[in-house]
Amino acid sequence: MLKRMVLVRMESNLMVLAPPVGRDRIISDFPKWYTPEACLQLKDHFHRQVRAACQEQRTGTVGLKVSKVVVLGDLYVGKTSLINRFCKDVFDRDYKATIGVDFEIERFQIAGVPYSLQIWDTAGQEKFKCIASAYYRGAQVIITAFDLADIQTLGHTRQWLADAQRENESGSSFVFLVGTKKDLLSGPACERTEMDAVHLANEMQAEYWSVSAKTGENVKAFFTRVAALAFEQSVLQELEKGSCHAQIRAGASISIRREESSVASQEGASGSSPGCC
Ligand SMILES: Nc1nc2c(ncn2[C@@H]2O[C@H](COP(=O)(O)OP(=O)(O)OP(=O)(O)O)[C@@H](O)[C@H]2O)c(=O)[nH]1
Repeated sequence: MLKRMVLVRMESNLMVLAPPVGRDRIISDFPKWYTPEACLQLKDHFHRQVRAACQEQRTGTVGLKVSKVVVLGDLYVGKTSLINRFCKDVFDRDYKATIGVDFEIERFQIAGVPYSLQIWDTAGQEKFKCIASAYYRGAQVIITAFDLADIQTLGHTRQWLADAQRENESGSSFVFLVGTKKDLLSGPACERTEMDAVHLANEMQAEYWSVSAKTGENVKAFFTRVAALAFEQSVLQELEKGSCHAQIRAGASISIRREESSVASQEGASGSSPGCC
């Protein structure tokens, strides 16, 4: 059996008509990292400016946008299972290879503001890589997944990340390294693999998480963290855009005023000219 193939490019990233979100998609406090040894931000609250903007409803178009998240990694590591556990709260023990790409839209309410993630599931099989890579562009979040019980897949995440970063502006995306199938590993074996993964995450400038789609362990916490970090960045970008527009408007009005005063002074000069007809 094959998974649904989606080859439709989303031309617009605007959301239309939004019913209320489920209670488990409401994020009020800044979610915590998995381990402080490999995390993108150590703080435990939203940025001061973001909090103020949310309270004063100055978040611009953030509530209308859909932020893109791409999930990459070798075949069979559990990318689809991870997304399905979060979006549909289901787990299927049968393997169905992803063909090309597929996506889910998940809606949140963060600090009182609606926010949506478009989570792209990509095929791990080599033969579908050219289709999947066409969808890497514009990713605000890149999730590279590996199987905790198959150490070889950890090493391959470097290449998956490089492929995704090639399609995006340098430093423009948050990067996560996720060890899947946590239920299959425990004790010292799990600790050793996690240590290797944390090491690699630091090299990749990524945040590390261990999860299990089978038991659901850490899945919601992980995506909540992804959503909060992406949301905060979106609001900060919106605020920056707003202040740029304000500067441009201020600059334009100064130059209009300058033009007006220079016209007025020219008129004044010509009006006062004794020889004027
Ligand atoms: N025990 C266990 N098995 C899992 C877990 N996640 C996924 N699996 C199994 O691993 C196999 C592969 O999972 P998929 O989610 O289809 O893997 P994928 O990375 O999407 O694979 P491709 O679509 O080929 O890229 C399936 O048989 C799943 O049931 C997990 O957390 N624990």
